[in-house]
Amino acid sequence: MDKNNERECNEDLIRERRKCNFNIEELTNIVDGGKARTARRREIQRLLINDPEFLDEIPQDYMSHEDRYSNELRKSAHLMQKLADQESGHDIHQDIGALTGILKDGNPLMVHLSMFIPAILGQANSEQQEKWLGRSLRNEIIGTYAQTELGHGTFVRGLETRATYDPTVEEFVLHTPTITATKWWPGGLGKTCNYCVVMAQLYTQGRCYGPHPFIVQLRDEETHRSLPGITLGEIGPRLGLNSNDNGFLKFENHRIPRTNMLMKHSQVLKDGTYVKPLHNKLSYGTMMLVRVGIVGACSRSLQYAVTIATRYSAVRHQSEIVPGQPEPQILDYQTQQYKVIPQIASVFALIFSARSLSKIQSSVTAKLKDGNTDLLPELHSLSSGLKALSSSDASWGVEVCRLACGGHGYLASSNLPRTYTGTTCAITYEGENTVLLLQVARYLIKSYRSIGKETGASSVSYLADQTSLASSSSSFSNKALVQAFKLSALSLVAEAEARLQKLCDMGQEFYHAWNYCSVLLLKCAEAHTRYYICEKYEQTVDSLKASEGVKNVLQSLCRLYLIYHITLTHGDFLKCGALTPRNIAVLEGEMCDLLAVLRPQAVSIVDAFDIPDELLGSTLGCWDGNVYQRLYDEALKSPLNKTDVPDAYYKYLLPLMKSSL
Ligand SMILES: CC/C=C\C/C=C\C/C=C\CCCC(=O)SCCNC(=O)CCNC(=O)[C@H](O)C(C)(C)COP(=O)(O)OP(=O)(O)OC[C@H]1O[C@@H](n2cnc3c(N)ncnc32)[C@H](O)[C@@H]1OP(=O)(O)O
Ligand SMILES: Cc1cc2nc3c(=O)[nH]c(=O)nc-3n(C[C@H](O)[C@H](O)[C@H](O)COP(=O)(O)OP(=O)(O)OC[C@H]3O[C@@H](n4cnc5c(N)ncnc54)[C@H](O)[C@@H]3O)c2cc1C
Repeated sequence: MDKNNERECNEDLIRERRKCNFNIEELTNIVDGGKARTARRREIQRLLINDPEFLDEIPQDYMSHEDRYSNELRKSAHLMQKLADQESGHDIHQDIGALTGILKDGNPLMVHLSMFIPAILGQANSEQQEKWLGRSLRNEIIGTYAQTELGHGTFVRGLETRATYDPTVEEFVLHTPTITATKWWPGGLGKTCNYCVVMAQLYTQGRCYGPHPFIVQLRDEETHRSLPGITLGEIGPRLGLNSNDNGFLKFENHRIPRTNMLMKHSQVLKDGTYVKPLHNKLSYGTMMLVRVGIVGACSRSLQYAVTIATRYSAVRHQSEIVPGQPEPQILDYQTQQYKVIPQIASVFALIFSARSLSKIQSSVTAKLKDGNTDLLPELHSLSSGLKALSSSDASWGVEVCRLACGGHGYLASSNLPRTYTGTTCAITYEGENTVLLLQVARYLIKSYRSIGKETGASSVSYLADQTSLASSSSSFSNKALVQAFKLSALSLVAEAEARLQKLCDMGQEFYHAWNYCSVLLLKCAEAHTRYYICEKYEQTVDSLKASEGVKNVLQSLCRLYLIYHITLTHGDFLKCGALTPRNIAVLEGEMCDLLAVLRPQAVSIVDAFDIPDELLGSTLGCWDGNVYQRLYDEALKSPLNKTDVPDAYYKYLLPLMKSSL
């Protein structure tokens, strides 16, 4: 699509684009993280879009379960080959975001890239990396991360798969003792992988040392047949991601060499002596790494959905605002703006907090290299909280975008259903959100109770700021609104801590008191993480060196985000005195003004996300807005339309219709 050729474009979209009052390319650079990154992303995307190998012969929705897998594996393999091509010079691990949309519904090699290779990098010592890293980077071996079992996903300490050390032959014996110990879910495990990292309970010298990572060959490297002592398969259709082969795995006293235990952090010596790690949760490092990546991935899903919903809302006309007048664009309805525009604001909130989290992760990783684990709890808390809020915000945001597109949003060809199923899974995987938020709450209560002790953890330093509990600001600057979020979080933590303490004082064990307060604790964790996101949003926009137009747009979006979230949880702000009922009413009014201010820029802002039509894959969201023809053309691809009268008519309907004669 030639974006300069207005003749091919829907007239409403032409008019919307003419209203743009900021530099779109500049905003695109901010979304990408700089000009160079924009150029690189575009280059990769061009490389993919222009390659006919990535086209599907028929839409995936009409393929069988087997064909979907096979077709996606074909494209995934081609993608890996293409990006490994020395001439292109692209490092897939750096540019994973640029690939969004090229593979449609669960890439069978995704966990190889996002967890198996990172597990080797983060958990294997240098000799082990020498042995497996190069081979996995060159895709000579394909792996997954097999942790979850039928009986346990959340409670990692409850895993049942055993790795028992036998010092006589220097081997571990891997065994699945019960049906509930069967590994269940790992992406690519069913049919694709020939290796995996298995999390199993380590037994040596008669003692269990808890879950540890082991690298295990699953299939013969020549024949791809599963090895003796190993049972493998695929777990069947899911809500989404159905071109992946999520799998199951059982071990029958399967032996692996001692050196297959990933030994960067803890070791088992030849005689079976266990050497413990610097911090006993270092073996959970792969999960933490992926949680950080999920925040960015969620922002990309939301960019897709909101691009579709915004462009469609500009093209779609329905009903009337002024009786008797032509039907308006649905984007002119305030209720429609309230659906779509806060989701645009949310994209930037997620982008900026993902960047801030990545920076913290890099500095914690650097410290870990020097043996310093002090900031690991802070990173665990932040990555858990942001993974949870980004996945739930993005899932809800995508669903709102689908609803905003009415009936057509329910069609597969809108690409909203698949965007939704591909996003909501992140609420569950890599740590179910409620569980992760309770980890954040645990950290908050602990930090609150250790006020006065220097921990170096900056995200919770505000908990010591008791004076702010009393101060209610009457100012409405963005900074003042962020302060209100802080007050609300602090007050919830103080309330939860007091409630916990009261129950304990009444004689309850701490863990029962914890469970009894957990709805409130969840709110604390959400409020704390929301405060973090709001603070990063405000600081990033405030310090941004940008043209006036771009800065204005981002300031309005930031303000909308702050007010939107205050109105969603206004009870918490009222309860702690951070805002009065009158303040809330004023802010609600201002939110509507902001929707009106941002409305004329909405199409241009989503244009700045710069998602090529070929990757957006949506009849409703294309650049040119030619929605109705595309919907019609896609419908014609239905196999039912190959004949006027389907066979099923003769088999079932005709006998029914004639049976009463
Ligand atoms: C680039 C990638 C981009 C996108 C990715 C896209 C696609 C990827 C596709 C699919 C991926 C899906 C893969 C998976 O789902 S893999 C399986 C993931 N499973 C989980 O996440 C399980 C969740 N459960 C846990 O993590 C843990 O069980 C737990 C809930 C954290 C509890 O652990 P437990 O050992 O029982 O600990 P506690 O007793 O609760 O706490 C003790 C103590 O330890 C602290 N802690 C816990 N975890 C960590 C950690 N990781 N780091 C540092 N500290 C940790 C905890 O806070 C507590 O501290 P105290 O000081 O309070 O004692
Ligand atoms: C698409 C997809 C891909 C996946 N890929 C992989 C993979 O590659 N590798 C892998 O190992 N796993 C994978 N998983 C598994 C995933 O990590 C687990 O499903 C996830 O960790 C949740 O665990 P669970 O299924 O046991 O849920 P459960 O823990 O049984 O959760 C069920 C309910 O119990 C609640 N609950 C559980 N514990 C607590 C608690 N302590 N406090 C309060 N409430 C609690 C939860 O909040 C939830 O409401 C994948 C899952 C999905 C959906």
